[in-house]
Amino acid sequence: MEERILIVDDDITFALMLRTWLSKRGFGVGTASSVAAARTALEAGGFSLVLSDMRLPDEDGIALLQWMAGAGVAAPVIVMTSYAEIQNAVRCMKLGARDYVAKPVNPDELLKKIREALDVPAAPAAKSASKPAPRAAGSFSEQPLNYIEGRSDAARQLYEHIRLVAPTNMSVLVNGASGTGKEHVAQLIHRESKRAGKPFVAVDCGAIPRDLAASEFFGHVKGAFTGALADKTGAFEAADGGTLFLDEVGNLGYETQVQLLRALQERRIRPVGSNREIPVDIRLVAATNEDLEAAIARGTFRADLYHRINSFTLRMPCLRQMRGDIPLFADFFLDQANRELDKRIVGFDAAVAAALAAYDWPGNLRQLKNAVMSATLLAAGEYITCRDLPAEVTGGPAEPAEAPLSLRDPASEEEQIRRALATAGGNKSQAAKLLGIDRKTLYNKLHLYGIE
Ligand SMILES: Nc1ncnc2c1ncn2[C@@H]1O[C@H](COP(=O)(O)OP(=O)(O)OP(=O)(O)O)[C@@H](O)[C@H]1O
Repeated sequence: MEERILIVDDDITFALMLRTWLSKRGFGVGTASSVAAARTALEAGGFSLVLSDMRLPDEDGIALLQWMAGAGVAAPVIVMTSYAEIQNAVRCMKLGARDYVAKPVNPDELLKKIREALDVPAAPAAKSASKPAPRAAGSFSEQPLNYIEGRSDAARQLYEHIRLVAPTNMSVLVNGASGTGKEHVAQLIHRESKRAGKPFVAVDCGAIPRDLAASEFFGHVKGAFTGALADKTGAFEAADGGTLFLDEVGNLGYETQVQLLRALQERRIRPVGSNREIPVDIRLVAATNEDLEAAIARGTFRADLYHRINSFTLRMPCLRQMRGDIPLFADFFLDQANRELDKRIVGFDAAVAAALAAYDWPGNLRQLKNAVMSATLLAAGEYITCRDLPAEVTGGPAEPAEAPLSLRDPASEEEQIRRALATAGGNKSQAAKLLGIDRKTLYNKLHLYGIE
């Protein structure tokens, strides 16, 4: 049976991120942004664990624990607290909290504590198709979540293809416009492959001077050419056993393409100036925002290399093809920005949410990330307003900037409603206002999605 966790935190973006992360690991998740909302949720029942912040808008985590003890709610509680408040964590443990984690939360540590508290084995049946492969030290599992998966059809299909191709040894060509997340996908392929414990080496083919390309790929020996002051290991050797990522592969010079093809075919390389051949075992992932077939037709890209690097193509959707995911990504980037800039912006006001959802995002995820980052920096109040957004976003086409939070996309609708309810502390009239719909419509939708 699915274990349900109640997250009690008034940091909505953090709660949303945690919720996404825990759902991907097979848990059911509810959220409450105040002690009062947590009490209501716990009274309704069905939660096997509570994950609570210490400082909440109405009361604190200690009050919640006291109430739980009095009301006979037996679910174990894990308290999340900053290092500065560790004393309170100790008090919570005395009051019956099962455990505590320090904020910023290390996801792995948290997961371990949740599993211990629930007494579930280390690898529960995950809901998502993701099978964690053995991971390299310092990779995702040890770091805070640095990416999020969209839920639109286009995103789901992409991740499905990634998970199918990742465990194979096939060369993958990631094709997509600038800022769609090609490098992130290349890293994910590596992490989900059997090579995960080995190096991931990225080469930006657009950035290497042509006359140094051979040395970059294959290395050189000291004195091989003017400026070769010491031996250098090339990217192929550095990636041995792992994955070599060639970014902007369409920018490679013709001569380098020939050398690369040979190395890929023979699976061995020779450093510049050396007569020693070195066997290499690499899995190739390449990325391009160019139409390589057109480049082949123009004669600037070799067809044989193209076929060698392209056993499987992943097409990256543009952000506007994943419009329903914009709120999810925006929240995620806001959370990142809050951490990086040490701010506590709660969210986007309704006009901003509408503007973000309506804009075309030619620079894709990178542009959205930058827009949210700069707006977070500029925001003076608790919410990001249109004044904080870059002009091109607010002046964008389609809906007027004053339009309410868009509920056009069923894929994101439930999420938006939950978010609005959480922001409004469970007050339905206020949530309806935030969503730009009337109370009756909200009630209908609550019923439709089974939201209590
Ligand atoms: N799924 C994701 N979740 C969160 N952030 C993402 C995601 N995908 C991409 N990003 C962020 O968006 C930005 C652009 O991503 P990335 O550099 O991978 O794009 P790209 O397609 O390789 O761009 P370019 O072609 O210009 O090199 C990065 O800051 C990255 O962290």
